[in-house]
Amino acid sequence: MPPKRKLRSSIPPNAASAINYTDASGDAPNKRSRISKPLPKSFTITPAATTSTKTTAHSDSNGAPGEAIEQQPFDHSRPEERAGIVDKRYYPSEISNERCAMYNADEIPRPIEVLYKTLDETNNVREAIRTGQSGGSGSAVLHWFKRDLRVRDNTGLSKAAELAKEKGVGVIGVWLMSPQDWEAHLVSPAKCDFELRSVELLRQELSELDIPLYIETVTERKNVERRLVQLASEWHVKNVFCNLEYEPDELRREERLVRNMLEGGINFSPQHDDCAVPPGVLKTGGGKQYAVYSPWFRQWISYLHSHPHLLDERPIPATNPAGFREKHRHLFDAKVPELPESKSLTDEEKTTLHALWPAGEAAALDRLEHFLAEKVGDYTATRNFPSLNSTGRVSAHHAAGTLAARTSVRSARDANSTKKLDGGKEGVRGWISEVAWRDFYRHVLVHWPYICMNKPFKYEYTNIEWEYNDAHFRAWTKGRTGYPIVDAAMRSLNHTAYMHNRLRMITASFLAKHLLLDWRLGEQYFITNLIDGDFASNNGGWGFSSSTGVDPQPYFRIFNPWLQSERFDLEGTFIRTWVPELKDVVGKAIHNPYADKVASGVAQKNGYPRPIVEHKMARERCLERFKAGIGRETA
Ligand SMILES: Cc1cc2nc3c(=O)[nH]c(=O)nc-3n(C[C@H](O)[C@H](O)[C@H](O)COP(=O)(O)OP(=O)(O)OC[C@H]3O[C@@H](n4cnc5c(N)ncnc54)[C@H](O)[C@@H]3O)c2cc1C
Repeated sequence: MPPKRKLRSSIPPNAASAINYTDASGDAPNKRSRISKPLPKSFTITPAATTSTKTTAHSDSNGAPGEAIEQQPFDHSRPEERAGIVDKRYYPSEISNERCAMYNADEIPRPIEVLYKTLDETNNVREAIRTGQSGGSGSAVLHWFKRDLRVRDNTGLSKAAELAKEKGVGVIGVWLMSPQDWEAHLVSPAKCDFELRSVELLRQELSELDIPLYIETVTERKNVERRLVQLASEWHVKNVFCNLEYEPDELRREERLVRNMLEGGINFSPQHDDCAVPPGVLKTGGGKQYAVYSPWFRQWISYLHSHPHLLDERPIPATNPAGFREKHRHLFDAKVPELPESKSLTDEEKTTLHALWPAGEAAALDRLEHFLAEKVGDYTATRNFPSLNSTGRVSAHHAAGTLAARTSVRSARDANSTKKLDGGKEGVRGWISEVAWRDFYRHVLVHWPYICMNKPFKYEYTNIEWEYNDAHFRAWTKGRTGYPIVDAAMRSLNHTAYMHNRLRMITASFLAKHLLLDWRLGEQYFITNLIDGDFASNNGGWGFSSSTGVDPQPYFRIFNPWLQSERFDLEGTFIRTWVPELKDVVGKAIHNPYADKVASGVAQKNGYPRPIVEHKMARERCLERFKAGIGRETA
């Protein structure tokens, strides 16, 4: 059982300022298409595949640092583990409800709190290194690129460049590829390829500033941090910067890096950069983290209006000092690796993806500029219609960090007639509020880290009895459910590595409520296939659609796929694009062809499947299971 002792969890007072917490100007914080390789294994449940209780000696993914935690999966987690929801090569079993409650009661320190504490405790000695009082200036300042593959508006890189200038040294960029990390995080081949293309463009951009981007493959994920420390020591670097990622494993890694770098006399400075407003800043009147979007969003707007510098563009690094390139010539020779075998794409897939998703920050800024100039005005009116291509299509850039959320929010604000985040053009306001959802889900992840440990935000919904019907899941993944809008959406994902937001909601709701499949299977399939796969936003979207997440759709609101289809694909244009079996169906019958005599003839002749579940039965089954599951005691 998890330890019962109380652990201190309060955020130390100076930690915020130590890592650029509230003030950007200050000094001072997991889971293909073709395109897709579908989830590999059949999850047929066999009695032999029972889950055993396991003792995890590593702290990643579940426990407080250094603790050995006996993860004891309760009865209801067994079918899901057999279904492959927890990848036991990298993660322990689903966290227990009891430990979730301990997080909520502040009895277990959140990973970010542990990081803040370490930063606070080491502040003086790191500051002495930063100022050069201990150990000199070092040969260069290092910036570790992760999900921030850009030169412009990059907090960590900008700070590294500022410090380097102060000390009269150069900046070195590092990017370490870990195929195992991609495996553990189920990163889609499309996204891996997008990142590699972006890294090459980043390397070229940096090189124009005489800044090298050192690139290396570190096969095992656990060796990444060790290699980073080694490189910093080898290069006689005294200051290392990076931008924070907010998943628990990544926050814990950064915390270890602060300590481990310090042992070698190196100051490691992780920065808030990925959100417009850093996580943890916005609180309810009672001092709590918001779990509802609307009041959170009002505060988010007002906070940014009162702290406008948070949206200021971070300065681009100056060119490295004369002679730096000659002295460090070998660092400029690094080559971007090929896609690892497990993430390979065919030439045809590459051609499709490269045309749809140009990589790198210049492409991101072009896309943003075009959207704000041509489309944002009609965004609110058109954003829900998948066939219109009326949204920003910048999510792949936000996910890879080729575009900062801050850049998007600031650019939209500046395109607004009021030059504010509210008021003015409706489309601009609407778009800003969508980018804000991204921030919201990150704030949620940081405060409720157990959502990254295979647990729904509403952990009291853990005991809903899901179906693990392999045939249904496969039909859903292949776009063969007999519900045209669902099938069109899934086929579009499988071909383009992207899905329109309305369709994400429809397909997710269909999986969790009509098929009553464990929503985490859908969450995994999305992340394994999306070019914009992002844990916080994906988990948030799945939590919303399955009614198990933060600020969710109430469980008794069950999308009717036919009505959604009639409403948002009125003429059936989107369906006809992706479901050629139905392209000759005339009129409204496209939405539910087997309910129409003529249309059913066309559908049958062309091999389009009949609905795999009956709508009314599925609805009633869903309501019953949710009611029963919510009331059930944890085993
Ligand atoms: C089940 C489900 C899974 C999802 N998985 C992901 C994911 O893995 N990665 C991802 O980036 N988004 C995800 N989303 C959110 C959303 O669908 C996409 O961000 C959006 O479709 C991207 O297209 P766009 O860039 O044209 O968006 P726009 O409409 O132009 O929005 C601008 C930006 O705001 C952000 N955004 C918009 N809507 C949301 C939202 N609901 N939640 C969080 N951020 C949002 C994105 O960064 C997006 O690029 C998911 C939504 C659902 C319902």
